[in-house]
Amino acid sequence: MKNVIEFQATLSRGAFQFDMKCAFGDGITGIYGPSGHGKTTLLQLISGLLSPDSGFISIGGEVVFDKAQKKDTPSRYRKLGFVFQEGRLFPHLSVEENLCYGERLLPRSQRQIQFDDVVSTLEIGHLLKKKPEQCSGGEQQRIAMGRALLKSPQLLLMDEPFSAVDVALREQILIYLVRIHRKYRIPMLVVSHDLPDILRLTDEILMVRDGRVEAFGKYLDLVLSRKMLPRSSGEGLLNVISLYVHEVDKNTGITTLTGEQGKRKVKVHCDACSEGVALGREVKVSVPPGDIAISLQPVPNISIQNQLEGTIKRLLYENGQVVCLVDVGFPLLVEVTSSSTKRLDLEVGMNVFCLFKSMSVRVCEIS
Ligand SMILES: Nc1ncnc2c1ncn2[C@@H]1O[C@H](COP(=O)(O)OP(=O)(O)OP(=O)(O)O)[C@@H](O)[C@H]1O
Repeated sequence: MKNVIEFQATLSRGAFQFDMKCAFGDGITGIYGPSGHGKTTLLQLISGLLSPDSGFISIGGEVVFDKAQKKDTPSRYRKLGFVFQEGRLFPHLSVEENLCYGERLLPRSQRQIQFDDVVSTLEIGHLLKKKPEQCSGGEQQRIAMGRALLKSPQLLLMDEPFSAVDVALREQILIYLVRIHRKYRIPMLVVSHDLPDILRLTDEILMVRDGRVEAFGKYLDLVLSRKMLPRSSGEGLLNVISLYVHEVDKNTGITTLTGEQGKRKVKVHCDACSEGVALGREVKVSVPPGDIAISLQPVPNISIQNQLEGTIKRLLYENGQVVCLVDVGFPLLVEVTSSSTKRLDLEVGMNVFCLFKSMSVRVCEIS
C-alpha cells in the first residue's frame, strides 16, 4: 500500500513534548489514546493549524512542511478537509453557503467532487436553506463532512467526530463515514478516545501516548502483542466481524449471519439487523468480549442462541482479567476472570464453546 502521508515532527508546548514519526496509507486510520496526549496536536500539525519546531510532512506526494527547506504551506492551501468535534459551521451562513465555502477556494479544474453528489450521499438536500442552528447535532456533523469533502481533499481529518452527539447519532455518523470512504476513496485519520467507535470504522490503529507513537498496526496484532490490553475491566476491547446475511426470521426478528471460514460455516444469530436487509449482503457486526462466556460443552435448554465451537489460541493475563483468543472460524476475543480460567482449567489448544446472546451482536456496517 502506498503511503499518502509521511509525517515526522517535534513540538514543544510547555511541559508537553510532541515527537512523532508515522506514515499513513489510503485507508481509514484510527488515532487512539487518552485525553491530552497529542491526538489533536497530530491533526493540527498535518493540517497546518500548528507549525512543528522541526520535521517534515508530505501529503499525497506534495511536501507541505520541511523545516530544513523553510517550507510551510498555509493551512488553506493544503489539500485536506478537517471536521472538528462540534462541526464549527459558520452560524450566519445557510447550510448551502457553508457547503460551498470550501469549494469556492478551489479553481474549477480542481473540483473533483460535485456538490449534488455530496448532498445526496450525506442526505442533506432538505437542509440547504436552513441555518446551522436549525439543524440537529447529527445533521450539523454531516454538513461539516460535506463542506470538508467539497474541498476535493487528498486527506480527511476527523477530530472526535462522534463525541458531541448521542449514541444513536454516533451510529449514523459512522455509517456516513464508511459511505464517504467507500465512495470517494479519500484517506481518513479519525481521532477518538473511544476504541469501539474506531473499531467499527477500521482495524488500523495508531496508539498515541505522551506525545509519542505508542504502537501502530492492526487491532488484533496490537492486542496479541499486549500493547492494547484493557488497563481496567470493561474498557476498550471489541470484536468486529464481517459476515453475510443468511436468513431473516420475520416472526422472531432474528437474523442469521454466516461466514465461510475455510471449510467451516459459522452461524451467528443477531436480533438487531434492520428489516429489509437483503439476503447475501455483507454486514459487519460487533460483539463485546465481556458479553461472551466460555463453556467446555454446548449448553442445551438455554436462551443463549450463539454457541460457537472453537479452539483457544492465546490466553493473555492483565489486571486480574484474562483475555482469551478463541478461533471459532474467525478470531474471537473473550474476557474471563482469572478465577473462571482456573476453575475451568482453560489452556491453549482446548476445545471450548463461546456463548453470547443474539442481543449482544450489534450491526455496525452494512455494505
Ligand atoms: N494552545 C495550547 N497551548 C499550550 N498547550 C496546549 C495547547 N493546546 C493543547 N495543549 C497541550 O498539549 C497537549 C496535547 O493536547 P491534545 O489536544 O493534542 O491532546 P488530545 O490527545 O487530543 O486530547 P483530547 O482527547 O482531550 O482532545 C496537552 O497536554 C494540552 O494541555
